[in-house]
Parts: sequence; C-alpha cells; structure tokens
Amino acid sequence: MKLQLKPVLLGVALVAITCMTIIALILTIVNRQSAELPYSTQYGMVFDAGSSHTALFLYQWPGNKENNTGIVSQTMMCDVKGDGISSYVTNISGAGASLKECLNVAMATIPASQQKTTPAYLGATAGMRLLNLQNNTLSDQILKEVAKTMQSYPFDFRGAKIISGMEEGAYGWITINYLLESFIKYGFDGKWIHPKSGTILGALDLGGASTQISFLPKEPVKNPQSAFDLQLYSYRYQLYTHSYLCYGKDQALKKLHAYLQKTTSPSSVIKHPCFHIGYNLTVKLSDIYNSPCVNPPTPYDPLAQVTFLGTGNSALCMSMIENIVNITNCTLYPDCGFNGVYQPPVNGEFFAFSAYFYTFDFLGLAPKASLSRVNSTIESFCNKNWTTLVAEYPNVKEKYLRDYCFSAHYIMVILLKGYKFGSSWDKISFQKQVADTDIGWTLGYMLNLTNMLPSHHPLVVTGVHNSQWAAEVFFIVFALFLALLIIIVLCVWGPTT
Ligand SMILES: Nc1ncnc2c1ncn2[C@@H]1O[C@H](COP(=O)(O)OP(=O)(O)O)[C@@H](O)[C@H]1O
Ligand SMILES: [Ca+2]
Repeated sequence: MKLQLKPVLLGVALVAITCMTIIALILTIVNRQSAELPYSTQYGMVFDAGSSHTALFLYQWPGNKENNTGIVSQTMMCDVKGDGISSYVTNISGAGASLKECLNVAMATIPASQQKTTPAYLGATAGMRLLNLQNNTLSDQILKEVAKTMQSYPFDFRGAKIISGMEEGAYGWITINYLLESFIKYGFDGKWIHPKSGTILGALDLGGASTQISFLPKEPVKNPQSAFDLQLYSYRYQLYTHSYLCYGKDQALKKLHAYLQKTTSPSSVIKHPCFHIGYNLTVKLSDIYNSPCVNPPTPYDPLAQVTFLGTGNSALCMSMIENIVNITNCTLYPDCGFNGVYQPPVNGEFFAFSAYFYTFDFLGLAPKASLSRVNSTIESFCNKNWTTLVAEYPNVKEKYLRDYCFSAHYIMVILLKGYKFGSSWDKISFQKQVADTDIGWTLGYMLNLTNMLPSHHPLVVTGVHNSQWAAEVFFIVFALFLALLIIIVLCVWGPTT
C-alpha cells in the first residue's frame, strides 16, 4: 500500500503545534506575576525638628512599588516660623501650634484623595536631646503637643520622637547616596547595576547642637558603638558614624563664651577674637550657662552681665577654638576624631551640608575651594568691620552674619584637626541639594520607615496588561482546540482518503 505523505506531514505538524501551544499555555498561566502600574503620585512628610529651627519636607514618588531606586524626590519644603521646638519650654502648646502653617501648606499641596495615606513623621535632633537630658518631663510634653497637632490633620501620623545621633548620621548618609544612586542604578541595558563601592560618599552634617560624620572606612570599625550595619539591595555595608553632642556650631560658640568668661573672670568686659571689630554683645551669665554642654563656675551669679567686644583676630579665634575642641586626647584608640572619640581614617569623597554649606556658601567657597583660598577668604572676612559688613549684607539675618567668622574657623578646626582631612581636603564638597532635593537626614529616615529601602535586589518583571494577558490565554486555548479538532478529523478520515 502506497503511503500517503501529505496527511502524515500535516499530522506531525499539528502534533508539534499542539505541544508548543500547551507549553505556551503552561508558561503563561503558571509563571504569572502581577505588577501594579503607576496609578498616582504618593506623598510622605517629615518634620526636621532641629535645635535652631523646624522645617517640613514633603516627598513624592510614583504610586507603585517600583520606588526602590532614586525615584523619591522633594516636592516642597516649609520653614516653620520661630525657633526650634526645644525652645518652647515656657509655652508648651506653642510648639504644636507653630507647625500648623506648614501642615496647612502640605494640605494645599497633597490632593485630598491622597492625604489619608500620606505618612507623616516628626524627628527631633540635638536640641531635644539636650532638653531631654536636662528635663525629660518637659521634652516629653513638647513631643506630645507636636504629636497632638499632627494628629489633628488627616495624614497618616506615624510618630514624633527624638532620633539618636547615630540615626541622624546614618540617615544623612543614606539620603546622599540614595539621591546619587550610589547603591543601585538602572543601567542602559535595562538591568539593575551595583556601582563600584568607591562611588559611595561620606556625610558631614553640622547642626546647631550636634555634628555628625558618617562614612565607609577602609578598615572594619573597631568600636561597635560607632558601627552601623546595613544591608541594602543585597549588599552589606558597615558604616562608621558618630554624632558629637554639644559640638554643633551654636553649642560650640557657647563653649567658647564659657571658656572666655572663665579665663577672663572677674572682668565683665571680654575680648572676643571671633566677633568682628565694632560688634559688642552683652549677655547674662545664665544665657551662657543654661546648657548642659557647659559647666558653670561655682559659685556664679546667673544675673551678672558680661560684654564681649569683637576684635576680629583670626589667629587667636582659631587657637581659642582649639581649646574647646580637644584634639590631643586619643589614648584608647589608634585613631581618633576629637575629644578622644574613636574614628578610623577618613575615606573617599564627602558631602558637607547644613551649616557647613551655609557658611561656605556665604563666603563664596562652595562647593569647593583650595585650602589657601579658604584660609585667605576667612581671614579677610573676619577682619571686616561690623558696620561695613552690615551695610554690605543688608538682607542677611544678623544672627547668621555675626557667626560666620566663628563658624568658618570652627569648621576648619574640626575638619582639619578633628577629623584629619588635611591631605584629603579636596575630597570635601560643600553641598545643599542633590537632584533638587535637600540633603539631610529626613529623606533617609522616611525611606527606611516606609520600607522603601529593600535589603534585596529589586526583581524586574516584564508584564502585560491583565486584558492583554486574558486575550493571550484565550487565543492559545482556541488554537489548541482547533489543532486537536483537526488531528481528530485527520485520524478518523485522513488516511483512508
Ligand atoms: N542661612 C543660614 N546661614 C547660616 N547658618 C544657618 C543658616 N540656616 C541655618 N543655619 C544654622 O544651621 C544650624 C542648623 O542646625 P539645626 O538643624 O537646627 O540643629 P541640630 O541639627 O543640631 O538639631 C544652626 O546652627 C543654624 O543657625
Ligand atoms: Ca540638623
């Protein structure tokens, strides 16, 4: 009997098609991953309740789960009027009321439908840490008041608390490196790539009441109290971070005043080398000794007055500051920052922000300037007469203008003699923002508390719309049905015709 070739080939082809269709069907159904598409912008807010003032930062990101790279950005920033919340000790309810103006701005910015799902945090830093040391009942009452005000808004209130110095340092470091995409990057080939570890930056934050340094050292951190272990996007980091309480620039100035007062006593007129010639300041002794950062002489009259007379003497200003920043005492460890605090040698590039930036920006030294230009600029600025200066900068707040000479010298002492940046001065960049977002601890804090910093590498899936997926399944099932039907017809009638 002659074999009929055509129906046999057709049958083989149909069987092959059927098998492929069944495999396609299994793959389409079994390995189904659902991915949400961006549906709308989401928001999150953090109050930075600093020692000198409070600011509200509002962040936004696309409303899906793909926010685990540098997608979160700052939508708005609102400066709360008045001083920091720790200054409300005699008017506790005022601390809560002070936040209302900025909360109203947030209400006007966030669409009504999103307000309920907007997480809202308040983190207080060194001013409240100090108040907590002095009188924890008062600091608790202030935190309760600010929480009450925040809860009176529709936002998803997640807490008002004092953050630790280590958290403050680590979150500042996370903010910088998140914004610079140093943890993870989306490459041109559509794959996630992990940039080389050398591209991770260190963070230098100078506040009013504390100062923080955070970086990845070359060597393992020897003191566990300064080690911060993190796992981000499948990589482990051991961060060195230290917060020097009482060494923010305002408390450091208080320390200098206490030093000058004690060493000149009983005179009530005291030469001040970091104030400009022509600037005089009269204060009560209680204004100097009202902080846990300074030890009052015993006995002392809180109401007695002293007058500081500016002499604008750069060399003396620098050496006086060296008296309040102990740079010699490093007995317990092979390497130290200042005050005998363990610190491995600095490593890599750094961003210096907050008062580091304000001071260097004002002096025209940001983002970078050579050491010789920095030194000569500070010296000639400190030499300026106060009257000339006020006329030259009519729009600069007097409290800032008065302090730039001191702050600049203080910055040089802690960076060069404290942290020992001498040979790596050019590694420091004085910055305020990255990608239109302010550098500070608040973004890192929010990313962490909202679980937007995964410890594992993000999974990339290529997806289709649900309707397209249903159409694909329907088409495959239909093709399968048709193929089976033809095979049956061929088997029954094919070979005999
Ligand atoms: N425009 C500015 N010029 C100079 N200094 C500023 C400016 N804005 C803020 N500062 C200073 O920056 C510091 C910010 O510290 P802050 O965040 O309030 O305290 P902390 O972080 O210690 O709790 C303060 O010393 C404040 O005076
Ligand atoms: Ca701060």
